[in-house]
Amino acid sequence: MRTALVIGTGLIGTSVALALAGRGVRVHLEDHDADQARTAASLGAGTDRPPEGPVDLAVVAVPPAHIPAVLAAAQRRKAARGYLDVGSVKGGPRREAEALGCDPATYLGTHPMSGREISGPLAATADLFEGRPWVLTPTPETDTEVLNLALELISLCRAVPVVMDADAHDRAVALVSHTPQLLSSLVAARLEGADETAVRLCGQGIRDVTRIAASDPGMWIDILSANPGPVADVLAAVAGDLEETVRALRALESADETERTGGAAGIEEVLRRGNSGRARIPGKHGQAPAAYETVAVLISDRPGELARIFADAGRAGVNIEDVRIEHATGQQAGHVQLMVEPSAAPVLTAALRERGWAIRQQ
Ligand SMILES: NC(=O)c1ccc[n+]([C@@H]2O[C@H](COP(=O)([O-])OP(=O)(O)OC[C@H]3O[C@@H](n4cnc5c(N)ncnc54)[C@H](O)[C@@H]3O)[C@@H](O)[C@H]2O)c1
Ligand SMILES: O=C(O)C(=O)C[C@]1(C(=O)O)C=C[C@@H](O)C=C1
Repeated sequence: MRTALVIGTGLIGTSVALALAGRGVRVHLEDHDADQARTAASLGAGTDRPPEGPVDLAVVAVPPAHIPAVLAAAQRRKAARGYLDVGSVKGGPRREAEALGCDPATYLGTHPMSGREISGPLAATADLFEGRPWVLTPTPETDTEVLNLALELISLCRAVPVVMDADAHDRAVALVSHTPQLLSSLVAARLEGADETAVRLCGQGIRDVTRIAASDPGMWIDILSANPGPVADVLAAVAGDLEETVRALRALESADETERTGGAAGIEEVLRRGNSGRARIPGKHGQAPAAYETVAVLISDRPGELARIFADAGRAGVNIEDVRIEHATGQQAGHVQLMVEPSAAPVLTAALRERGWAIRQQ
């Protein structure tokens, strides 16, 4: 692939553009808000000037409700040899695109299973999709050339292609993405009117559970409106589990010992099912989750602190597999948690201590 056109230069469009531009593809950037395309261009994602002729591949990265019309308009003006979208729902938008007369041969519905709770080009990163599944939903009508262009794009983004039927994809993401978004929002919503004394106690547990509750409601209304049935089905099953859990907790309050024993068994069952579900979540590249060890380092809220830690880890020859930052309430300091291979943890701890970092014992 030599040329690409990204339509919709927000988080996902700009991340795709950065990955492609970084690997030598000439990328043209287009957005109905010209400032967004200009911002993406200034980040090195490509040029906001229109291409002179059809590009190899057009990537439609606009909110789901706009995908069919944007795709139809791009095909009408013969913007590219092939077209794909990256929307979070696949069945409904495909049917709407067909109703608008889109050419099914040159269009492929896709979905990268990676994102962030922050929108817009400034949140984009070239490595957003590395090691993550990227779903392709070809039909018997899809041109092989377009499928190959999509596979090339996924490879340039260092993601892992997964082929699925569009409706099966929508049922799967109802379970692994759309219901978790709603549950995260529901947990965070309990904090809205909560007492400040309770909110001040927020630790890492609630931060983990509510990160995606910061997502843009406009985008999610679009996503959920395109997949309401499958999400309602999963949420109804969760509601059933919640009722059982409440009953078990009430039983734990009972004066009757048999009731209390039953309640404890009910709660244990929920927690054990949670353990086994969690253990099924694959790590990077779809393998079993890696068991990393965490080295927690105290940092002050000063520019360059993270860069200094990474440089010191690099000097010690340690590869950092993942990072989390835990901010301390009301203080200009926090802990950075460096996840490393178990054998590297003592090496990293010793090297950072030697360079004056304070390490928290786990
Ligand atoms: N955010 C995620 O985590 C995530 C992950 C995977 C896929 N997606 C999908 O990617 C797509 C883009 O999401 P995002 O998170 O990048 O959103 P975003 O809000 O960051 O960016 C969307 C961009 O599209 C532009 N836009 C809207 N309507 C347009 C139109 N008619 N023509 C041209 N540009 C238009 C907006 O100005 C904006 O710059 C959505 O379909 C979403 O479902 C999102
Ligand atoms: O990690 C995040 O913040 C996401 O938004 C990721 C996430 C997901 O649920 O996995 C959200 C919606 C997208 O369609 C794909 C990815």
